[in-house]
Amino acid sequence: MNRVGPQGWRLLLRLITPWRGSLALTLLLLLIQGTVTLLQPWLGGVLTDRLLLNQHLGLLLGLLFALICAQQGLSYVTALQLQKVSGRLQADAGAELYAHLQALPLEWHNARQRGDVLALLYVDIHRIGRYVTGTLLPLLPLLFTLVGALAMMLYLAPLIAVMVAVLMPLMFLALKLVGRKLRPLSHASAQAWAEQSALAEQNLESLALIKAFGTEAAERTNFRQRVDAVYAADLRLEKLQGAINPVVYMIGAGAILLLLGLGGHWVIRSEMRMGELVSVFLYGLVLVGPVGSLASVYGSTMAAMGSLQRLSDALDARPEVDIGRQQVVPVAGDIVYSQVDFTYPGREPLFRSLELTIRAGQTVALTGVNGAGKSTLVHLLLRLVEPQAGSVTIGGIDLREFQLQALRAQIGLVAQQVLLFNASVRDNIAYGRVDAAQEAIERAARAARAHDFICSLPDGYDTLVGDNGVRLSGGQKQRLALARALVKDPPILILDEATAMFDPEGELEFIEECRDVLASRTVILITHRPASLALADRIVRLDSGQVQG
Ligand SMILES: Nc1ncnc2c1ncn2[C@@H]1O[C@H](COP(=O)(O)OP(=O)(O)OP(=O)(O)O)[C@@H](O)[C@H]1O
Repeated sequence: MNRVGPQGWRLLLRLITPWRGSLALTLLLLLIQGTVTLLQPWLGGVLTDRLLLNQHLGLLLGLLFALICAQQGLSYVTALQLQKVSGRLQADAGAELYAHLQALPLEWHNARQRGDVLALLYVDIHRIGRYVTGTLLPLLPLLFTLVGALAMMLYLAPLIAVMVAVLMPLMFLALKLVGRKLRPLSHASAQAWAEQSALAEQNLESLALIKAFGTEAAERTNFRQRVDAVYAADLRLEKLQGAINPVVYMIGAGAILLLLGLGGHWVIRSEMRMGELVSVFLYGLVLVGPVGSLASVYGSTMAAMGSLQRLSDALDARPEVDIGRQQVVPVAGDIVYSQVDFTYPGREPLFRSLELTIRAGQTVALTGVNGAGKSTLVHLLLRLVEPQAGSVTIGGIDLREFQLQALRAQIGLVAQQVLLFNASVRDNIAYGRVDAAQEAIERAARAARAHDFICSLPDGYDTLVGDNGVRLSGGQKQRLALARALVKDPPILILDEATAMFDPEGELEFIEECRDVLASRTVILITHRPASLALADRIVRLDSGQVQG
């Protein structure tokens, strides 16, 4: 695993910069809390001396109680403040990451498991948030308490302070060695989680397939294995991480007891006052906390590094190139593919010097065997993929010169694989034009032969369609997708096997209705169906990466 480079730290800095005010306030609160903590052992020593001299303790006890109350109050306020900052930081970073993931090319997503990408949003962001507020921010107050306690010890019992100062680095060294082992374990745990959630997501989405093929038992075993892997990875991590604090406390307690023995010896020989010994003992106890926390700083830094690495890898990926300035797409111009080369990563070249001109206003039927590249051809037009060489132009202007959104606004796509949101029929149709009036939605639905079946649904246009339209039939989903494209009223319409699920009657009706809809725009019909082919002004066949006809 790579070490997190400067870009990882820069990312961390960028994430926390917007919250610098709140973080500074929390830091101040933590420092005040540290000061209050440091005052208590000193007061404990004074109390002891007074007690031994038979003096009244009333005022001092009151002061000690006030200090304890102040410390507890501060601890509540700082914990709340830390929680607030951590929550807001995670919300902001999560929203930024989501926007970035959405802007990344489809190619990036296609090369990854969905679970891995989700883990970025759910696990890694959370871990970074916790690291900032639980580890990084309290670092300075911890150091302050540590140095303060050591300084007070040095003042009260220099020899003991020197011995503590020598022991501490040894302890840190040992913990650093442990911390080094933590990082791969933490990475393995995140990975195991990602694999488990990826499988759960995939299987729950494919439940109909699993049931139809009777593979429930195999999938149960599969999932059980992933869950066990998560359990094992977390246990390995916890075994090491959880051991750090007890070990630190045991070593710390041993050292304090030793020093207490030594101090006791000095008290007996009247080389030290009882009050001083009590203060040194209490400072020793105060020290154990920061030493333990500082020790876990290394471990949690290592654990956070894994997340930071994954996040910075994702955030370093380049979003879709969108540097074109042109906002007006000359849709009255021809669409021209010129000398286009295209290859999917790790595949044989799909198009080599492909040439194709689609005249404005024409209806072109695109045919060819499975895998000939028909969908890819329209993905090039939408700039969902980019050619490695050559160009695609509209009205003589290279697609890269248009603003991405302006280009896509002119194109209506009914994809081969219909994607619907778990929302109402109305919202799904209006997705490309949220301001569409009911009248426009119904017009589009009628044109797509969808209105009648929508009216027969329990809540008509308000019926929820379920995850990816699971409560609709294949043909109904396709009609909704068609209505969604039509309501956008795009000058360029792409129908990728859009009538494949229609019954012959429905297809004929649709084609009849569509003559008007199609006549007014440039249409690319990907189809093998004779009825649809009859709609076309021209039939283009893709074969071996070239256009025939
Ligand atoms: N994301 C991808 N990564 C790698 N290869 C891909 C990807 N998408 C498609 N391909 C490959 O590119 C080729 C063309 O695919 P495309 O979907 O464009 O074909 P098509 O002509 O639309 O096929 P069909 O008629 O089956 O819908 C196929 O061989 C396919 O395996």
